[in-house]
Parts: sequence; C-alpha cells; structure tokens
Amino acid sequence: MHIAVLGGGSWGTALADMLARKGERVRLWVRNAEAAREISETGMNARYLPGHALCPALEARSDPAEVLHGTDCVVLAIPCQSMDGCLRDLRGFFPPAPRIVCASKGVELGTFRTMRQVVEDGLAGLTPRYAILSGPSFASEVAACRPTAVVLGCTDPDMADFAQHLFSTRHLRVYVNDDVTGVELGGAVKNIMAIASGIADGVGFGENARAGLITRGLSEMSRLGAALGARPETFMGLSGLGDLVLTCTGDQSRNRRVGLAIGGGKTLEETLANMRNVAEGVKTTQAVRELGLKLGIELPITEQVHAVLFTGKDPAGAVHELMNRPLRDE
Ligand SMILES: NC(=O)C1=CN([C@@H]2O[C@H](COP(=O)(O)OP(=O)(O)OC[C@H]3O[C@@H](n4cnc5c(N)ncnc54)[C@H](O)[C@@H]3O)[C@@H](O)[C@H]2O)C=CC1
Ligand SMILES: O=C(CO)COP(=O)(O)O
Repeated sequence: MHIAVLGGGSWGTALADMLARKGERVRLWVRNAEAAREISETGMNARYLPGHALCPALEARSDPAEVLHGTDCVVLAIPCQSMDGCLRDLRGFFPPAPRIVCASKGVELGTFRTMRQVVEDGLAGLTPRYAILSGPSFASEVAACRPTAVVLGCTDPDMADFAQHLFSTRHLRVYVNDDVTGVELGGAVKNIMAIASGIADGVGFGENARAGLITRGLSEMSRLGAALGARPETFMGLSGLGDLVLTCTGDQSRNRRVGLAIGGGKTLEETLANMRNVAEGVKTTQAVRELGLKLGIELPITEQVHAVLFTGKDPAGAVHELMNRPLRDE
C-alpha cells in the first residue's frame, strides 16, 4: 500500500511511523521543506515526537505531488481550523475517489462543520470515501507501541474494512462504528472537557470535581450529539468516555495542560504562547458554544469553559455557577 499522511505534527508522525513499521510505503507531508529534510536526514521529528527513532523506511516530503501521487489512502492529521484551507490547496494532487482517514479532532469555527463535512466540501467532485479515527490515543504511546484501542467512524463497509485492517497492529486494536457524527463529536467535545478538568485541577478543586466533570461532560456531549443525529451509546465508547477519561486525567493532554495553566493563574494568551502543539479544544469551545446557542441546547460546562477562556471569568465563579444551576434529575 502507498499511504500519504498529511501533517507532520505529533499525531501524523506517530501514525506514519506505525504504518511504515507495518511495511506500508508511507510518505509524510510536512509543509516546511527544511523540517521535511531534517526528519528524513535524522530519522527523528525532534520538534513534535522528540526522542523517538522513526522507521528508516518513512519518507518525509514537502512536495504534495510527490506525497499524493498514486496513493491508496490519505491520512489527515492537520489541525482542524487549517483543514479546509489545506484541502483546498492540495485538492489538485488527490487521486479520484480517494480513501480518506481523518485523525483530527475538532469542530470548525464559524461554520460548525465536523471534519467529514470539511473533507466532503474541500474535495467535492472527487467523491472521497471517508473514515474518522478517534479514541484514547496519545501519540507518544502509540509511537512506543503501548497497547491502545481506537475507533473508526465509517458508514461505507468496504472502506471501514480497509481502514480497520490498515491501522490494526499487535499494539493497536481498531473498532468500527457507523455513527460517524457521534465518533467525530466525541473526539471534538472531549477536548473542551479536558480543558475544564485541567482548570479544576489547576485551581485544586479536587478529585470529586474531576469525576463530576467527566460524567456531566459525557452527558453534555451526548445531548449535543443527539441533536445532531448521533447515537447516544456512541459516547459510551472509545471516542466519548474513553477519550474523556484519558484526556481529563492524563497530563500528556495538551488540552488538559491548557486548563491546568489557566487554573493556575495564567491567561489564555500566556498559555498558548508557551505551547508548540495545537490544543484543539480552545477553538472547539468557541465553535461548540455557538452551535449550542444556535440549536438551543444547554451546554453548561462548555459555557463556563468559554467564559473562563475568553472573558477572563474566575474559575471559582464558573464552578459556583455550575453547582448552583436549577436542581434536576440526572
Ligand atoms: N497528539 C496526539 O496525541 C493526538 C492528536 N490528535 C489530533 O490530531 C490533530 C493534529 O494534532 P497533532 O499532530 O498532535 O498536532 P501538533 O501540534 O503536534 O502538530 C500540528 C502539525 O500540523 C502542521 N500544520 C499546522 N497548520 C497546517 C497547515 N495549514 N497545513 C499543513 N500543516 C499544518 C504543523 O506544522 C504541525 O506539523 C489534532 O486535531 C489533534 O486533536 C488526535 C489523537 C492524538
Ligand atoms: O486526543 C488525544 C488523545 O486521544 C490528544 O489529546 P490532546 O490534544 O489534549 O493532547
């Protein structure tokens, strides 16, 4: 198989490396020519996957024609807010009816599009076959061959079968779920909850608060998902509950780390200025809050995360509001 991976950050590099180790012919597209050359020459991606020796067969390139020519499958690992622009720039290099596996997790600001919609619009006319890869999976642990379980959201049985077999290894167990909307929203909304949990832990609210946030966060994502046609049980799976547990408790999570810094007294600007990786939850908080308002769905945790991030609200005041909402059944 010839696989093109677009996006040379932590996740794109880890997935490209994993597929190359499996024996696939993998080309990693990195937009910066100097960075591509450095990855190929040193066999490392020192900026995004430090300390990990890459499979020698993995080729990093900055020329999209070279990467996409004759590809059997394109893996997308570009930050969600850049996905549309990137696809529109590169669409001329895609083969017809491309198989696309999107590994990015977020909702587009302004349009509320999930990545499936961004791909369908960006590659309109090429009839892409789409799957979304989601679930609890820190890039560094996948690169280190630690046991990991993920889920592919896909409605096309042939594509699902193809992608499930492509990504499965002795260390990576891949499930399939035909509820693409649910799988996409689970991966996107958990980033907001990871920020919330980081804020709570940064302030020192304690472990009860974190467990409450994870559980009510699950309820919040299910409510939004149901309004958008997702199945509630999808959120009990790897993309919802699984990724909530990982990123609300695991300090490798960039979104959780944003929350920890803000709970510890830093501003959003200071926090983001000190980060080299994308924390998708920041923009997804804005997008999902607006979407909730548009649909008339109550998203209380998202609302408070938004207030803390963007209006400078004191986290203690945000928790006070969450705790003192009208009493209700679970
Ligand atoms: N790192 C992780 O453990 C995981 C990340 N993800 C998701 O994967 C996506 C990518 O995340 P990471 O690789 O971790 O991010 P990262 O911050 O490590 O790297 C982002 C990469 O995208 C590149 N990039 C940014 N804008 C671009 C553009 N317009 N065109 C081309 N390249 C561009 C950057 O140069 C960088 O190489 C995100 O949606 C994230 O939520 C999903 C699962 C695990
Ligand atoms: O989605 C992830 C793991 O499943 C990565 O989470 P962060 O982007 O918060 O690091």
